[in-house]
Amino acid sequence: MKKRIEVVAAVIKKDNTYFCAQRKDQGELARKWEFPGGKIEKGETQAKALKREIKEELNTIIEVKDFLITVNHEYNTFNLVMHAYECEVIEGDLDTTEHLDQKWLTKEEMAAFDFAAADLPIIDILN
Ligand SMILES: Nc1nc2c([nH]c(=O)n2[C@H]2C[C@H](O)[C@@H](COP(=O)(O)OP(=O)(O)OP(=O)(O)O)O2)c(=O)[nH]1
Repeated sequence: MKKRIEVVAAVIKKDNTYFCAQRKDQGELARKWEFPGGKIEKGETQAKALKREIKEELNTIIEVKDFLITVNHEYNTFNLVMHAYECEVIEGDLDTTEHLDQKWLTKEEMAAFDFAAADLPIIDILN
């Protein structure tokens, strides 16, 4: 049985662009682009986990707004369950320390970036 990982991801919009980040060069998803977030810890709600991850990774306080989608994706080394939420920056500049790169991208521009496979259904529903 593959390991099951449950994560939350923040879709942060500015004008018609979304905040996207590139993962570090390690693991099955090395260098892939994603929406920032991370694993839910025991006893945490999805919203609490997302606020904590964005504070830790991007030194920014967010408000978690509308639920967007839950994606189930089977990677080679694990099964992923990912819950995506629309989020708003309350305070901070989204300075990433945990990523190789970060960009504000329109939905159309995302097609030219190598996103994690599980993110494609999220990108699909952006408007
Ligand atoms: N945060 C986030 N993770 C994603 C996305 N798409 C996707 O497949 N993932 C996967 C990558 C990771 O395996 C997992 C998120 O875990 P993570 O970023 O907290 O942790 P990690 O694997 O770097 O591990 P660790 O730091 O806890 O050791 O979900 C996405 O858009 N955002």
